[in-house]
Amino acid sequence: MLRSTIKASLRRVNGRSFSSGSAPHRKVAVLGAAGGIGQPLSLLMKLNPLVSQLSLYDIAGTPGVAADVSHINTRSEVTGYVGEDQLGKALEGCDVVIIPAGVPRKPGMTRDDLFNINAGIVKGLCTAIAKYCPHALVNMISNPVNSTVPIASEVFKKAGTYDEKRLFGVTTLDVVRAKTFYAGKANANVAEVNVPVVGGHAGITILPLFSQATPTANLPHDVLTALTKRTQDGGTEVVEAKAGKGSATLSMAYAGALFADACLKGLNGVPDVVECSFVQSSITELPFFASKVRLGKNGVEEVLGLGALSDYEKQGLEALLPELKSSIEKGIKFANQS
Ligand SMILES: NC(=O)c1ccc[n+]([C@@H]2O[C@H](COP(=O)([O-])OP(=O)(O)OC[C@H]3O[C@@H](n4cnc5c(N)ncnc54)[C@H](O)[C@@H]3O)[C@@H](O)[C@H]2O)c1
Ligand SMILES: O=C(O)C[C@H](O)C(=O)O
Repeated sequence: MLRSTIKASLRRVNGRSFSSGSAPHRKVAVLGAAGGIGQPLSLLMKLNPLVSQLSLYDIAGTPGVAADVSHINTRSEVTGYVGEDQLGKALEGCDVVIIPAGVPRKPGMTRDDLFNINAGIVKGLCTAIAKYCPHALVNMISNPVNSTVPIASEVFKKAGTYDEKRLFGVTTLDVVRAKTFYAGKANANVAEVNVPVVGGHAGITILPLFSQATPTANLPHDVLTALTKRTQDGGTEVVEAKAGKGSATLSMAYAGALFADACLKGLNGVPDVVECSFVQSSITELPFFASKVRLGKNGVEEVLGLGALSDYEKQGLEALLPELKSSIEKGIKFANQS
């Protein structure tokens, strides 16, 4: 009933004022759509003209979010799905699946403290993705990303659907933060700033490469170390400011929407779409690593190298490898034991 009402009102809206142009049909699902990230992310995906069908799934609360978002007069048809019984329908035919499902940190916690709850959630959702939309590009937001991406890869391998080009850990928020903080210190127009961020997505595994930042600013070493530390601690800064009410949601929704948009552009054949992401990689000895990635019609087209690093960044790279290795191994072990 709700679904048909939403569809009918969208047909009216679309028929009157919105043309989808020649963009191909693209179905995008948000899993965890009623959450702190999920709601604003659903809004931002509804604003994206590359999306034709928007599927909002959660274990509770999605009918309300879907009804609300669906009244916006943009291209996509919105459907809300609630509970495991409806997960298959939510996923069928998806081109991109974005996963912000799971618990967030409270002050004093590390991202790894979320593992015990979120690992099981991600495993269950990825099992369903393997069954209902094995070719979708998966954008993993749920923490700890350094472990949830390896969990997803193992689930897909077991199901026989793993394609390393289609699995992404979303590290875009680290890039968004690095750009914002750098622009402030470099007195640069933030819209023109670029900063690659490599490694992983937790503490010292987040390695911003300010030596490659543009426009160049020749910032002194103490400023660069402070910028690095602030980027690495950006998530904790928000967790502490929210004082028990969760972690970054609005900036994460923005970052998640940027990354999903890049995936859609790549799928649609737009050339030279490059974003940083935590993907299967051979640029270090670790099986997964975040770096610049070229996106294309099949997902990852090319994992780009690290480029020239400063001595400080080389030290940062050496320091992060053991922690990142152990988080990756923890995810792989969990997926294969449980
Ligand atoms: N990658 C990043 O940069 C980044 C940034 C911010 C937050 N996060 C992570 O994103 C996750 C979500 O954060 P949040 O603030 O939105 O949390 P939240 O608690 O506000 O929302 C999470 C949502 O997930 C839903 N959920 C739980 N189990 C589910 C399941 N099995 N299937 C579908 N939905 C399920 C909940 O019902 C809830 O609506 C956390 O793990 C957080 O650490 C990652
Ligand atoms: O810090 C967190 O727990 C959430 C997220 O990973 C972030 O970087 O904001």
